[in-house]
Amino acid sequence: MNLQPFNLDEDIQKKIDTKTKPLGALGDLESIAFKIAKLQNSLMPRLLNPSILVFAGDHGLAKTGVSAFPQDVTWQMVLNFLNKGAAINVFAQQNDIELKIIDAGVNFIFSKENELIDQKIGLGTKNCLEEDAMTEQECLEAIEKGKESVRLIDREGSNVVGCGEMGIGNTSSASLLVSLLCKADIEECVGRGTGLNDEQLENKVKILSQVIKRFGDRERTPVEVLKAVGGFEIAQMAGAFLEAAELGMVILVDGFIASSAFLVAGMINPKISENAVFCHKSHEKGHALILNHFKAKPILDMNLRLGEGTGCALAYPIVKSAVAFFNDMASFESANVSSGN
Ligand SMILES: O=C(O)c1ccc[n+]([C@@H]2O[C@H](COP(=O)([O-])O)[C@@H](O)[C@H]2O)c1
Ligand SMILES: Cc1cc2nc[nH]c2cc1C
Repeated sequence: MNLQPFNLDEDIQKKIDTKTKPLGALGDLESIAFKIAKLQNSLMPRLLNPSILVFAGDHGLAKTGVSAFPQDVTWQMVLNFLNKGAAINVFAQQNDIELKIIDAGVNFIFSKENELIDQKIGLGTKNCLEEDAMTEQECLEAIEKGKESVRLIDREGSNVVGCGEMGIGNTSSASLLVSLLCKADIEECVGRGTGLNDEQLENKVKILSQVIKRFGDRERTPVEVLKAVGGFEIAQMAGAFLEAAELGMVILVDGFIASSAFLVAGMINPKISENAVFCHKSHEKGHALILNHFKAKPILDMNLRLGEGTGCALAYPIVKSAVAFFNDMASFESANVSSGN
């Protein structure tokens, strides 16, 4: 009879270390496998019905010229998602990932006879240069709606979720969130988003500096900051992350904007980072600050700057490989291979 006390961490590490490979030779795949096994409290972890939720929302600040594209692109891209023509549709289908498109607050009335999930809080946020982007009630409602969307996929048997987004102007919100929550200069957090030129970038920095000034010396609690400078899609992603962690799901974190929502959620409940796999490092400048905050080493670094959850869909096969080697590879003992010293 084995009377050894059960120590999950040790057992997981032992299972990794006794696979037929030199110690540590599967590199970062080993830490991903460790994380998922620990999260599921299992030596046979499973990834079931992976889903990506794409939250779309508009931003009042977009009218100040902070994006290279007009606001109408948000609703037009939502229709593109529904018609399965966007990058995320292609990558999700390629990797057998269920995709759900959510109207978190787009400035457009969609017809009802499509698969769009209606979680609309309003027709876009207010212009945060002049007033808070949302009321506290709208902000809390958005967080709650984000939670509901995760409960839906949980009921459908999913235990892996990625969040993507679409919203013209939302790199501005993400930059403001990072600056206020990580106490970094706004210049360090601002990038070209969808493709601003030098002059437009200068204008973006100027406008966002004014928003920071308007925020003033209010206490920087996650909800206060989110309501002042966030977006409906960002607030819903924050709620989705919180609920996914509550339900023990593996969370796939996408690029700059999704990570800014994860930053907000992580400041509400720091334990959620135990569930997270950071999928990629965005080309957008401020992303590095968020990754540093979580001491995260993302799977891919490919200069992606699209959003939509594309980084999650692209990195998912690597996550699957981590779980597959952990579950299915032979050990030195079972394969009769001599181990090193
Ligand atoms: O995910 C990223 O890292 C990322 C970086 C830059 C831009 N985006 C996408 O571009 C849009 C926001 O860019 P902008 O310039 O309008 O603020 C929004 O729809 C995002 O999904 C996404
Ligand atoms: C065309 C386009 C597609 C996008 N997907 C996510 N953000 C986007 C921004 C633009 C402009």
